[in-house]
Amino acid sequence: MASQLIREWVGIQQFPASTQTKLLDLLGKLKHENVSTLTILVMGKGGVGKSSTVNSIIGERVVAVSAFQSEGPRPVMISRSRAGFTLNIIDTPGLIEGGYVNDQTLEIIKRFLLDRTIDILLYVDRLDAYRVDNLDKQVIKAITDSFGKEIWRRALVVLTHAQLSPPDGLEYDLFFYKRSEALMKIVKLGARIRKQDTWGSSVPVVLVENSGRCNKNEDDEKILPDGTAWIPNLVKKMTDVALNGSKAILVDKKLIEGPNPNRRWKEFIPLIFALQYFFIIKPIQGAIKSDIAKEARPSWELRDVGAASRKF
Ligand SMILES: Nc1nc2c(ncn2[C@@H]2O[C@H](COP(=O)(O)OP(=O)(O)OP(=O)(O)O)[C@@H](O)[C@H]2O)c(=O)[nH]1
Repeated sequence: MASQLIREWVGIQQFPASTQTKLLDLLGKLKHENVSTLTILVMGKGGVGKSSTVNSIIGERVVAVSAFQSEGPRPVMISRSRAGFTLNIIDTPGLIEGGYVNDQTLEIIKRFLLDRTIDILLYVDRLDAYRVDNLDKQVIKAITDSFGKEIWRRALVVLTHAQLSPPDGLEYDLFFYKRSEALMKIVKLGARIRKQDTWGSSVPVVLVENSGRCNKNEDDEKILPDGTAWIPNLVKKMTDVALNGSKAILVDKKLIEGPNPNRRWKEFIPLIFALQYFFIIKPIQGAIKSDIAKEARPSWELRDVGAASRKF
């Protein structure tokens, strides 16, 4: 892999002083645990706010944001370093096209990630969506099939457009609860997380508001409706996941290509032959042999011999 020049994370200086302090504290905590690099993979459907979230975290407009479907389905990796710590964020194109998961896009993402280690998956969706459907399940299944179920141990569900007014007079907290619950149900289904996978219930759901019109607190930090400064909160949750003891995901050839379909069930071939021999070939051979024995003399001859012997 070609080495690349990693730029200084100057965007951090764009944040208000209290956000900077909290972020530097978190980076210090990671370094204290011997984590000096974090590679974050950002995935989800198109137009949900993946690129905007990347820009918000870096504190610079590093990737293009568009209200319309973005062109050029290419992943990009943005790397920044600060005080001996390197942050890599990989922004990916939306996975859905024409109502289906775009396999070609998925393939491009997988190739791009070859030989990289994913420390964190940000699965991005919008808070202001009222339904989950089969498409959500397909996207989650596609991610799981590509990188394995374990990637969800390293995942955060990120919900953008957090500064919404819930419909039908619903309380904000209740709306958030219902939306998270519905989404987590589909994540568990799509990722095949079973009841015994106790970690499945601890995938964090984190709110994000990328809009320039996001409310701010007295320290000028962008806040959620409950007053939480969301950038340090998101980085804190990412730090928790990075340190949760699960293994980061190394994207190697084996993982990308999956089990070779030509080798599947190969070990059962001798058994199938043996079963065929004893339960099909042998009984047929036996039946043929007894047929031949019976057919040695024609049946009319056997009948006549029987009749003649009865006469005497
Ligand atoms: N109000 C609001 N708008 C947002 C937020 N996040 C993203 N947007 C808007 O949503 C649109 C899509 O955002 P992007 O960041 O390009 O979404 P994406 O998921 O990267 O899109 P693709 O690259 O096409 O897959 C843009 O018009 C953004 O300005 C948010 O948190 N709040």
